[in-house]
Amino acid sequence: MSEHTNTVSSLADPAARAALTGGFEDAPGAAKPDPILVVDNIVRQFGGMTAVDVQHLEVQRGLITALIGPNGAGKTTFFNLITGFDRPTTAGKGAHWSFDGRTLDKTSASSVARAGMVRTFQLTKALSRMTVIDNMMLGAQGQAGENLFKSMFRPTWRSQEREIEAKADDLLARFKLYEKKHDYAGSLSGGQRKLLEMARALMSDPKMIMLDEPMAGVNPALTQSLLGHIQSLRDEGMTVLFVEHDMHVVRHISDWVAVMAEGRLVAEGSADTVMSNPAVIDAYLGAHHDTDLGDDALLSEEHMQELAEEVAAEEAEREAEEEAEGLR
Ligand SMILES: Nc1ncnc2c1ncn2[C@@H]1O[C@H](COP(=O)(O)OP(=O)(O)OP(=O)(O)O)[C@@H](O)[C@H]1O
Repeated sequence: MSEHTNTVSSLADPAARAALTGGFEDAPGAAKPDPILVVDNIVRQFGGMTAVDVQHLEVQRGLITALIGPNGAGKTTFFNLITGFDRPTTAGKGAHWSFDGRTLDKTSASSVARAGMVRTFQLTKALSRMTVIDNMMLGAQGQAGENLFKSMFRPTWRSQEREIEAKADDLLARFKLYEKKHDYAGSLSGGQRKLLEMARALMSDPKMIMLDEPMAGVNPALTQSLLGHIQSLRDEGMTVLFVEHDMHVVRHISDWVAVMAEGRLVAEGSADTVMSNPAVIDAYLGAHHDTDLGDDALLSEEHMQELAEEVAAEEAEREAEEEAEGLR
């Protein structure tokens, strides 16, 4: 295993990030000095319902941007659209988006990944039945979605295998999963699964990593470690775009926050700015009344206790599901 070497971005410095975002306008669709992703006129309707209607969004290179919004706001649909897993209703009618200067309007999910915009995938049942290292090897093939399995049999696979495995070993060591290399992915804890999802996405050397609820189901002990990993990726120069419901997490690691409600982008700004924005508060209160918009006490005992209870409930649910499957 080779030693992991980190390069450090100038944006690893909090003062540099504050100076940069301090120059951004606090408004939905605000221009950024060096956007890695630019989205225009992406609309997705399901029947008569508009799930996504984003007129303009720019994601700044090198920062951690959170995409938040109440349940049903359209965040996941938006992720699906820009990564080529779904098509906008406005495709061919003004929808346009580009990543790192490259137009992605008619691009397949695997080409989006090859362009350097990679999303994490939940450990599906099929992937759970594979070992940790096999999951990593699949990640090297560019996260081709439904083509993941097909990609395993490419003729180039064998010749590259040793090199790819060395890279996988490095990442597994970095994410403290090396000892689990030959275990079934399904035997990992909730937090270790999230680490594996992230490590797998990194196999294709993305320029931007997109995380959908990276903290969901993660036990408190691993929360801190996952947050640290996300910040390290940014500090090494990667752009991070993530969807997260836990506002403590959002406040803790985001450099910039974009807010969606009812399909539209309704606010952008620092975490503090957006969370005190009346339009954002209204959107959340309209959706569900008990949302905690978070404070700085991310790792308070009370919050840890809540997380631990959530995790215990989810684990119990998962075990019950697995048991039921075993009986079938
Ligand atoms: N395939 C689909 N068919 C019909 N409606 C859909 C489909 N996918 C999403 N929707 C609807 O689109 C809206 C946006 O859903 P989406 O899952 O993108 O929201 P979200 O912000 O990710 O929500 P959550 O935070 O709860 O995951 C919802 O009303 C949802 O029911």
